[in-house]
Amino acid sequence: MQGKIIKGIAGFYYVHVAESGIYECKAKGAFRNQKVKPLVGDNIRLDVLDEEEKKGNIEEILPRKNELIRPAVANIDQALVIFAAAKPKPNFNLLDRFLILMQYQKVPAVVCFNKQDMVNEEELKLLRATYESADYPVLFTSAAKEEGIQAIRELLKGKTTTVAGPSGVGKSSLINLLSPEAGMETGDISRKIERGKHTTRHSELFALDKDTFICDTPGFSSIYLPDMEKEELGTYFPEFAKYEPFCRFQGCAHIHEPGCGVKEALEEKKISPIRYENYKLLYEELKDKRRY
Ligand SMILES: Nc1nc2c(ncn2[C@@H]2O[C@H](COP(=O)(O)OP(=O)(O)OP(=O)(O)O)[C@@H](O)[C@H]2O)c(=O)[nH]1
Ligand SMILES: [Zn+2]
Repeated sequence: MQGKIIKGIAGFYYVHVAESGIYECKAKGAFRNQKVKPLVGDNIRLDVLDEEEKKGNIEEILPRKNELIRPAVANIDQALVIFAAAKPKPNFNLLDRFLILMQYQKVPAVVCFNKQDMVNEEELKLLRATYESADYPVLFTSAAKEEGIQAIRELLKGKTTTVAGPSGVGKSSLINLLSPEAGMETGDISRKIERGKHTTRHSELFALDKDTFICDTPGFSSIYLPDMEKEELGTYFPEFAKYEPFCRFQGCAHIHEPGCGVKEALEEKKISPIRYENYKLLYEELKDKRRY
């Protein structure tokens, strides 16, 4: 039988098998000689030991599409990063760091601004332009008014998505609308308690249907840049690629150089000033890191 590991606790793996339920498994298979440890998100072959008690052994880990470090999970198709359009105001620097981290791990990211009910058209337009000009898909939702939920559902369908965002943006509210238990008053509370206990930051997947999973990560308030040279940073700003060929100097950092295609695009409002300012800040950060 084939399934997917959704949780791992103290040597036990909880394996989701479509139409059959969740099996508590131990890793006993021949793969143990191959020095691979099962990860949440792994697709595996299991041997059922007890159908009544739903117990089994993991026999084989199927090839991984990818393996993330933060969060520690395998076979992630995409990341959905949720910020609030307001309350709290989006921290663009944090958002850009998250997008860099995902690109570094080769995971495509989608940006969602929740609480769209709290801002006007102008503000929404600015948010959309900032990230669409950077080639990221942008979604708007209101968990409070249940707007934009269908689009999220379609985005998630048939995929495994890591869902992340800072505290207070409405991540739980959105997930509760998406999950099968949604509508149950206790869903909200029990999830919160569950999360509160998660001090060790184990990854866990939730099945939305037989082939749709989300990995709900704890809220974050800071993100370290992945280890890279400052010269590489530009490659993590997808919107730069189109304009770099117009830079006069090879290896242009797009900061002080004359004849810079990226800065020209900025002047012409083809690149977002918010994104460009973050680029400069992060560039300085990488530069400083190298001094020590
Ligand atoms: N106006 C408005 N309020 C919202 C919306 N979504 C969530 N809220 C409110 O924002 C607050 C935070 O929502 P949560 O769903 O708990 O946020 P969270 O991101 O899960 O926060 P953590 O649990 O701290 O990670 C709550 O008071 C929600 O009622 C929305 O779309 N519009
Ligand atoms: Zn340049």
